Amino acid sequence: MPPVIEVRNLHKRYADKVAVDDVSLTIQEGEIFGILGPNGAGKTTTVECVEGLRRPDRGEIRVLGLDPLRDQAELTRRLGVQLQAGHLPERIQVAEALELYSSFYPRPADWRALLDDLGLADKAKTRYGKLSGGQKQRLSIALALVGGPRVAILDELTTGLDPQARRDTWDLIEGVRARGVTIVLVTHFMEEAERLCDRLALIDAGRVVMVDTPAGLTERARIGQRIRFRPSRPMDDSLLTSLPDVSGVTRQGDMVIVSGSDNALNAVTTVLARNQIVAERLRVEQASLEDAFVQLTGKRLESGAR
Ligand SMILES: Nc1ncnc2c1ncn2[C@@H]1O[C@H](COP(=O)(O)OP(=O)(O)OP(=O)(O)O)[C@@H](O)[C@H]1O
Repeated sequence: MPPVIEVRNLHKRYADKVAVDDVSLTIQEGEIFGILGPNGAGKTTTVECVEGLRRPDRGEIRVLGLDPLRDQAELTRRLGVQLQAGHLPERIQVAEALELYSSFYPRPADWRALLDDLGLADKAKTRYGKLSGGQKQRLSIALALVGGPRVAILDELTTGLDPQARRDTWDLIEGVRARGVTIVLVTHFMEEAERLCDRLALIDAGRVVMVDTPAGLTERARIGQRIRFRPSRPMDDSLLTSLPDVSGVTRQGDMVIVSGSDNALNAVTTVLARNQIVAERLRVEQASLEDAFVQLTGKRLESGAR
């Protein structure tokens, strides 16, 4: 099957700022594909080129076989794009907005069902300006889906939502994917990426660092485990850094934090025992995608709002 989205060697600069530097991506039908990276990494610019909203300096893009610039009218009918908050008039009612948007499409989805799914059924007559931030966000998702698109691009899907609303939105997105819609998710929330995405592109400073499944990324970063303990007597980090299963050792106060492969715990406890060191307050944690990101890019993703 041909890919739903194909981006080849995309370049885009703003004046003297290189925003996207040779990005290539292939997104298959039916997957939830995440584009993950810190603020300013070039995620939005990349998807805006895919949506036909920006003209690339170089590179080739195909979406459902269409050229986003040349075939913009056709693509608009087939692509669901989440609007950023504030794009609707304050006085428009929720139902009016959905009705208006569905009139743009040849085969729209049932917007009443979408309202139900998004927990907005009792807000149908509410004016946009009177909705809470979370409700506005959910309406923007409904508007992205109202055309019954084959591909939906959701940029910062859950930014501004509280934790419960965020989880509800994730359930909803899984439901949308179950109906066969391919979803591109731009995010800087690790938990969201880990929970929802089949595959992820890590983007940093305009370049794709790596594309893999969330589990594959943590595996490739070679950090299956994070081990914390307080040594019963002073010890030299080199005791542990020399072990092949250990990829990093850091200190936090009197605690030692070791990252390493799934065998790291075995290797670490053996070496400590051999040196008559007791690992006090020992704790082992499974490495997260955040750890992988830090390992692969040397940067920490901010998990707060933009
Ligand atoms: N219209 C513009 N004019 C000039 N520079 C821009 C413009 N839009 C984005 N940039 C710059 O290009 C780089 C990439 O921005 P982009 O918005 O694509 O990143 P992003 O990964 O989506 O970040 P964020 O999560 O903050 O939205 C940033 O350094 C940004 O400051």
